[in-house]
Amino acid sequence: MQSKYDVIVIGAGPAGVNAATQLSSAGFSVLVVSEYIGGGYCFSGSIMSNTALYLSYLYNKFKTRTVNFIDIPEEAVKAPFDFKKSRKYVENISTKIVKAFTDQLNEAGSEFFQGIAEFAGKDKLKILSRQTGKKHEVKFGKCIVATGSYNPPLEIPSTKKFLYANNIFNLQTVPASVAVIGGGFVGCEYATFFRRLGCDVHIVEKTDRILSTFDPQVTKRLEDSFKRNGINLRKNANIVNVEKVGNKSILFFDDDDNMEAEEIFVAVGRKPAVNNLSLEKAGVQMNENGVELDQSFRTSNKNIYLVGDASGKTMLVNWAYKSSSFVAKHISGVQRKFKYEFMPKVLYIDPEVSSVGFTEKEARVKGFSPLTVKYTYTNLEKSLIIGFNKGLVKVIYDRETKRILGAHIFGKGASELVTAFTLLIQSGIKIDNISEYIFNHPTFAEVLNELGKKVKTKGGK
Ligand SMILES: Cc1cc2nc3c(=O)[nH]c(=O)nc-3n(C[C@H](O)[C@H](O)[C@H](O)COP(=O)(O)OP(=O)(O)OC[C@H]3O[C@@H](n4cnc5c(N)ncnc54)[C@H](O)[C@@H]3O)c2cc1C
Ligand SMILES: NC(=O)c1ccc[n+]([C@@H]2O[C@H](COP(=O)([O-])OP(=O)(O)OC[C@H]3O[C@@H](n4cnc5c(N)ncnc54)[C@H](O)[C@@H]3O)[C@@H](O)[C@H]2O)c1
Repeated sequence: MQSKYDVIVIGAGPAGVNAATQLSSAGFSVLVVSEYIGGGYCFSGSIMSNTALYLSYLYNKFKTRTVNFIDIPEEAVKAPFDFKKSRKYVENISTKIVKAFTDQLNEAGSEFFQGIAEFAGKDKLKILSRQTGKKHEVKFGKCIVATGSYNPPLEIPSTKKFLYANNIFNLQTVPASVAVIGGGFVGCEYATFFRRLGCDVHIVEKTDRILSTFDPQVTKRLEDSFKRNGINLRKNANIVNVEKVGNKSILFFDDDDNMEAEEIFVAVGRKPAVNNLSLEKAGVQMNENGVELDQSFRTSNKNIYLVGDASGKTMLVNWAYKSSSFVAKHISGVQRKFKYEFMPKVLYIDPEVSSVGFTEKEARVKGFSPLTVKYTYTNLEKSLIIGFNKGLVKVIYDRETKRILGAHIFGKGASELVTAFTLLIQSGIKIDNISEYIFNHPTFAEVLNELGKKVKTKGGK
């Protein structure tokens, strides 16, 4: 390790690795310091979670669908989900990603040091080596903080040890019932995961709707669909206490009601992991919302940037990549404005939900005059083939320019469609042009033709 680097990156998740490789390739001397390579991304976030969701999907389809066309013994489809085998599968995927990240850093010429970093001054870090336990001081020209996020503890007294996204594979057997506290991204995904394994699932949400950052019509349909699929919802719920009684846990609510569940999974939001960095020693100002950032993701110490989950703005992988690329370019001398509206979101649940761009309300706040067109698909061939015939696509576009401003999707294929809408929004395409495009059959993209036709014949509202 040198005594000074042009850039030190703290954290080797997608944000840190991306920033480091871009800057090394541009000729800067770069040190990456991280507890490990792969980040929360691999071991508790997107990779682990999407792999677990995929396995639960396969398991559920095997149990419920194969009997329609394969003559297999009834016993086979009754076999329980195997957490031990699944853990191996998930670890195998994470190992591949860690190798890919390591190769990327090596090929670009970034140096990696396994350790925990904190600031020791305006241009100085103190690093505790994971291997030797020794402390080192290193100076930086610029520092990029890509330390990710963490689960804040649930501030509810409990005698029960909770499940979180990073410890579900400690389970030995499938629980009979699970209460999922929090109906946001993680809560909806893991409610789906446990339901697919055959558990009784209850989502306990403190506000009046789940996935509150999505379009209200999309979340209403999702709530109905969850109920139909056996995922119970308890909204406006205020848990005051959790008690473990034998093999069960009891959640007590402030209205004197209670609920029993074998396991409790907690997903009540995440916070930027910046509290243990001694940012104050580097002269970084904090406010009640965390660290103040300017439009270029710089803190009040202009040589220190925050990217990815640590920035506290958005917690998505596309954001980790985009914000870190933006900062790498900024350090290399390229000045641009960041466009937040182009960040698509997808949840791989039953059915999928996705969103990109503005809701009607956001479009109005931004000064547009929005119109809406909706298409409900019940007979779309692609959807029927894979066994779900309800879908809603709601598109927001500007009355004058006809440019698409946002798309909000509920149904099978939501992950495919949101990609198409992301391209359309970023390319500034007019909604009435999309009836002319030629798509393959059967695909979900055929919905775009129908939406275009609808706008041409009836117009939006
Ligand atoms: C259950 C779950 C599911 C998710 N699913 C999706 C999804 O489907 N799609 C999606 O887009 N996003 C998803 N996300 C979010 C996504 O995982 C994160 O946005 C992404 O991992 C953030 O990347 P990052 O590089 O900012 O941080 P991370 O990937 O968390 O990496 C941060 C790294 O910094 C290290 N570090 C922290 N502090 C220090 C320190 N002081 N010194 C040294 N190293 C340090 C950590 O050890 C870690 O290695 C999910 C998140 C969760 C929790
Ligand atoms: N598919 C994806 O892209 C994906 C998947 C998972 C996570 N993520 C990212 O991770 C972030 C964190 O996800 P999350 O689900 O933990 O947070 P979230 O902010 O999405 O949802 C947290 C939910 O918990 C509720 N809540 C808070 N305290 C509660 C309490 N005491 N009792 C009951 N409900 C309570 C909130 O009202 C909210 O609905 C997300 O914002 C998202 O950016 C993305």
